[in-house]
Amino acid sequence: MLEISDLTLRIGDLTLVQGLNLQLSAGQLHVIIGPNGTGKTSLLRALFGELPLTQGSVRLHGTPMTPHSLPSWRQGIGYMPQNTQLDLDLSALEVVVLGRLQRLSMRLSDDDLGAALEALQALDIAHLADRPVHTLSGGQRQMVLFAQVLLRQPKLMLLDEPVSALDLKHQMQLMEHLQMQTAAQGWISVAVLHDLNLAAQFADQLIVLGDGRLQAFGPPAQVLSSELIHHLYHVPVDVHHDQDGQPYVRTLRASPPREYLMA
Ligand SMILES: Nc1ncnc2c1ncn2[C@@H]1O[C@H](COP(=O)(O)OP(=O)(O)OP(=O)(O)O)[C@@H](O)[C@H]1O
Repeated sequence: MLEISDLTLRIGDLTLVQGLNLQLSAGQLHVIIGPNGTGKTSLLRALFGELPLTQGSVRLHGTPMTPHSLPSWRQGIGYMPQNTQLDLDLSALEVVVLGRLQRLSMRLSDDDLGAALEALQALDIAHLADRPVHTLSGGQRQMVLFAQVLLRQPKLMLLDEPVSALDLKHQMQLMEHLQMQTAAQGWISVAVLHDLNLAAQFADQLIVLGDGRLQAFGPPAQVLSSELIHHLYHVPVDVHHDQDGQPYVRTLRASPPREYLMA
């Protein structure tokens, strides 16, 4: 369990996150949604120990995060930040193996190499193994970085917009793999997504942030409504449900301006 209690994050006069209380369970995929600039990245950075807590506490399986315990705290976390640059003179396979090196203090075994190759194969990117990462496309780099965090075998997985550069097939591949491994390995996974339908399809729990505050928390079928989405994004939408009761969101266009109709 990840327990976030009364969490407030401030930088100078700016409040990024205010009075957040959440309990996130092992084996569940939590997806954070919310408008731009509403505190999603700041929350992930704070959970990774990159942004100091102004107020409140965070505990992972009972262990509190403290400034002194940050190195060991981070060892249990797979963190994939937004827009990571990969201007390295390393192959894709070497970048994936780095996920293990951080844990094993620079010693590498055949098992580690085998696990890295397996991760590349599971994500259908084994053909990229020997390619220098600086020659890869944005989407290929994102898949390689995902393979790297998988290799950490984290207790807590923090992914900031992990599918932002991916085509439809790779979005589904990454999310399916994340959901499956989260349940199988008992990870606590937290991913930021902007695509509400992808969030609805894969989240066990949605964390809805608006203005740095928790607006809603729960399974997508309970949380997603046209009223909530309109309140958050100021865009008219319909929320429908498929035959399994899973919600999906359709944006509605305002009527075209009169001058277009007359042209
Ligand atoms: N280091 C910083 N210094 C000053 N302001 C910051 C800093 N980091 C974030 N902010 C501000 O905090 C607010 C929340 O930013 P954050 O990146 O957490 O939002 P977000 O919800 O992840 O946005 P997006 O969807 O655009 O990625 C924004 O107003 C941002 O400008």
